[in-house]
Amino acid sequence: MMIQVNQLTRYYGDLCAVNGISLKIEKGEIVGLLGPNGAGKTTTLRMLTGFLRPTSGDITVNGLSIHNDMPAIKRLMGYLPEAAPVYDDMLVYDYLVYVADVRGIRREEQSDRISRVAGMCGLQPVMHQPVAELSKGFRQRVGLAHAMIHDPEILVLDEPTSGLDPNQIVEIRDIIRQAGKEKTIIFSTHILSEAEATCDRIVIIDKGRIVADQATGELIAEAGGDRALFLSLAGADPETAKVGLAGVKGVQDVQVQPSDPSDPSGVVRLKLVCAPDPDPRRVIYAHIRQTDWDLLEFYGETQGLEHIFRKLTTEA
Ligand SMILES: Nc1ncnc2c1ncn2[C@@H]1O[C@H](COP(=O)(O)OP(=O)(O)OP(=O)(O)O)[C@@H](O)[C@H]1O
Repeated sequence: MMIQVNQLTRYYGDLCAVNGISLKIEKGEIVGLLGPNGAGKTTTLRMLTGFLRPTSGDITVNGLSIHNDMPAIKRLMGYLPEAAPVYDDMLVYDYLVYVADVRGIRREEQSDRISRVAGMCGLQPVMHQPVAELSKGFRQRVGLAHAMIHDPEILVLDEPTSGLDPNQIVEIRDIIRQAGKEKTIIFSTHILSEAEATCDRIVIIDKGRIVADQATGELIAEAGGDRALFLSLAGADPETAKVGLAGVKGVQDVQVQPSDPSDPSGVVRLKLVCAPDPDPRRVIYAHIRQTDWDLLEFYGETQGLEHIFRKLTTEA
């Protein structure tokens, strides 16, 4: 086991921001800390990285305690804080040299480390540009490179994609996934799809407490995650298709989507509401193969996570 959080608690005056959180994180896991604004995510991550002292409770990393061994723990960790650091007019390359100096990386190793993190974070095209002139997406990559400069075993990322556009989000997510192949990653987000796409495990916190802690797939399944499957068929009679597909085991409901009157192709679009188990996709496909319909589209969506998140984090 790698990280153990024990009854971690933090008060700000009278306000209990983190309330007795306990958590184990194994080596190599990608864990998403999910929760609404003010849930206590940032406070938790700041205690984990040694920037904030807990009111009570303990965290150990590879057996080292934050109370006694913080310098050693910091060497194992890279941290991307929530607010983008205030950068000056340094060039990206110089900034990374500076960061490597602060981390105590020897001069002869620096250029190696810098080119490695620049490669991982896709920074090559901007290495000789001033940090101040970069887009938000590239700044965030510089932040990630900063966090990874000393090749830490553990990466702690606070809302790594907040404020980015959809393309930038995908790029940052790819970097996180890639890094996750060799590192343990803990990141916070309030975006569900983010957690679903990237994490092995999701921990949901609300008002300073853990309200769910499970493997991503399990959590979605347990959410009663009805899955919607969407089909587009050419050459099918809507009523026949509806009745035929409604008979497949696991299909709970079939809705014929309204067709576009300006579309003369006669394509039938169906939405199938399905139970998570048994997975009906193979049987649906086998059913279609026995007809003379052309299958134009077949894709699925889960809405389970959003459902459970709302259920767990809004008051009844
Ligand atoms: N330095 C501080 N002093 C007083 N209260 C604070 C401080 N930092 C955070 N809080 C409060 O503690 C609670 C938890 O805040 P925290 O920033 O940890 O939540 P979060 O889940 O990270 O939310 P967000 O997504 O908005 O950053 C909030 O009610 C917040 O207002």
